[in-house]
Amino acid sequence: MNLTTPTISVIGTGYLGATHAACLAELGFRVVGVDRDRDKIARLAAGEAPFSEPGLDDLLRRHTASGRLRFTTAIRVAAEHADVHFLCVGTPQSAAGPEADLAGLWAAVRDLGRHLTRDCLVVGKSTVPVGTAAAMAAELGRIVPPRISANVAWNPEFLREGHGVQDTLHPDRLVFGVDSPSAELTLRLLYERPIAAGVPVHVTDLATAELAKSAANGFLATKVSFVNAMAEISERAGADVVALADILGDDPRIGRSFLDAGIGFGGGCLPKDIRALAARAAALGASSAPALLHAVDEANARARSRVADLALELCPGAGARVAVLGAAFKPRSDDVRDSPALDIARRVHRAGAEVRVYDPEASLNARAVAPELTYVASLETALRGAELVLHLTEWPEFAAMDPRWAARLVRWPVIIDGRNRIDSGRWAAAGWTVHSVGRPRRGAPARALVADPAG
Ligand SMILES: NC(=O)c1ccc[n+]([C@@H]2O[C@H](COP(=O)([O-])OP(=O)(O)OC[C@H]3O[C@@H](n4cnc5c(N)ncnc54)[C@H](O)[C@@H]3O)[C@@H](O)[C@H]2O)c1
Ligand SMILES: O=c1ccn([C@@H]2O[C@H](COP(=O)(O)OP(=O)(O)O[C@H]3O[C@H](CO)[C@@H](O)[C@H](O)[C@H]3O)[C@@H](O)[C@H]2O)c(=O)[nH]1
Repeated sequence: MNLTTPTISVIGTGYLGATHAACLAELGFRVVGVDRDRDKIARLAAGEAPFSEPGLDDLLRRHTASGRLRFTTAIRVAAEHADVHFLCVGTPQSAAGPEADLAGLWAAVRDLGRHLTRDCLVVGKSTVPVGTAAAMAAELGRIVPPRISANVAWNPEFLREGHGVQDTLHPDRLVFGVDSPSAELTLRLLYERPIAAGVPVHVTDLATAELAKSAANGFLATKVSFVNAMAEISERAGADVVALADILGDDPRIGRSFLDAGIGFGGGCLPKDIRALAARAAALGASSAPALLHAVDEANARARSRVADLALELCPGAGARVAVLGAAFKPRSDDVRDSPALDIARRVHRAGAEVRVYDPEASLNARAVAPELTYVASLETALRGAELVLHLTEWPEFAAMDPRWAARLVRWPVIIDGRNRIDSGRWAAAGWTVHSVGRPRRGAPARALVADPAG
């Protein structure tokens, strides 16, 4: 293995892998990205991100042009040329149950192992059930010829979509799950720049590194469901969950982040990761984690249905025109995997409403999974003639909208703010009835407006 300037492969070039590959090239390494999706590889090789991630296109363009970053569908190329292989393949929820589907990961490991011709370090980055790394090391031991050493390490990733490049180049912490000093040395070399900049490094065993990732997502999901449970109480008691979260957040033991009440968490990570963690915990005979995580999952489902139910209650009858603002699971992303916004839009549509969705970036992906909805190209088209507005993904342009302008476009000025981001006082002053999550209603009761729009 070349330890001075190792060549790197990144296997699986989705949201995680494409970002990781481009950032390693930015850190100065020669990188080859591998994926079995031909279209994705073609776009990446042309220097173009196949999804929206701020700053990624620029890195891809520069480093594919310089030749430092290449893409291929042939894992053999990676196996023969790279010293370090990062596994970044998808680990989605399995179709049948709550546990993670590791078929893609095992296919990649076996494919890689079969083609290895040189000593290497195989670094897991995908989120996996604890114990996977050890099983993988055993499998590689079986496949790889005895003259070749293929050591395994785990280096979980904590990047957030929409901040992927920044989070990769400037992470909060680095976790190195290793079982040999040479694996630690290699990882320290790869991350020399962030380490020199002061990023803390946690060197630990393989199992702790794998579990740290699932636990981090479990904890974040728990915070969101906790604040959504408080939102439900607040609504019934006439309290304000935003003020409540600010009060809780001033306690440094709690912290304000991940206490934004609303329609709950979605995306390609938190929902499937808490289910996989609960399933793995149960398989290990640990009963507290499954109970806790099931409650978190249920509270999350409830956060969505409470807003969907309210929307249906406020709809002035079958065929009501509903404007849905946002389809992505979060702003600054075009990812609609398990998107709460899209889920609510579909439920309202199924109940008979005419739903028009506007999202600045995610409409194409949303149409692929929810073709029954109507997607429009502007905020104005979504709002025109609407009898109810649902604000479901907090793109900055929605909060920045002038409520007087919006009031002139809609048929009835009634909005449910599923993300608690619009200035409800300002909107109420412009004639809107504003329903927020876990906050007192602002403006006239919607029913009165519905009964007498002119009044
Ligand atoms: N998306 C994130 O922000 C993020 C952050 C941290 C960790 N993770 C974890 O990283 C992993 C990947 O997530 P993602 O969001 O990038 O998923 P993704 O679906 O965007 O990408 C996964 C890629 O793996 C490829 N793939 C699957 N099996 C393969 C194989 N055998 N050989 C080659 N390519 C293969 C797929 O074609 C796909 O392009 C998951 O375990 C996820 O939990 C994701
Ligand atoms: O106070 C909050 C914070 C978040 N969310 C929702 O929670 C979801 C997840 O948000 P976020 O964590 O920002 O997005 P991801 O990009 O999915 O990132 C999570 O999942 C990644 C994949 O595992 C991890 O790497 C990250 O550390 C972890 O934050 C989104 O639907 C948000 O709208 C809330 O409802 N309230």
